[in-house]
Amino acid sequence: MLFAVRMDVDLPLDLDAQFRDELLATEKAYSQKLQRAGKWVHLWRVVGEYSNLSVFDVADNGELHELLWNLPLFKYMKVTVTPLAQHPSAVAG
Ligand SMILES: O=C(O)CC1=CCC(=O)O1
Repeated sequence: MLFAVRMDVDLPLDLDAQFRDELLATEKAYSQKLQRAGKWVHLWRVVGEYSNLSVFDVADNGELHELLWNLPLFKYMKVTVTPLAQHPSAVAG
């Protein structure tokens, strides 16, 4: 099942710099592991915003919830999930 997921990041300005750097490095490693596993199939920056637009390919709602819940940045993000279905006019996919 495919899901479009928008993540809007909102890190507190007074977050300890070392903690922030470690958090971002952990988030990067987590996302790259899921990308290599074929679960996180697109990761795009939204131009001009500290947000990304992603596509996940997972078995079901429960798997997506688990992956998102475990994002190191989860408590600092607003996450919006949109389930995707095949479009009848799509030539690929
Ligand atoms: O910077 C972001 O959009 C948040 C994020 C998701 C995966 C990652 O490495 O950073």
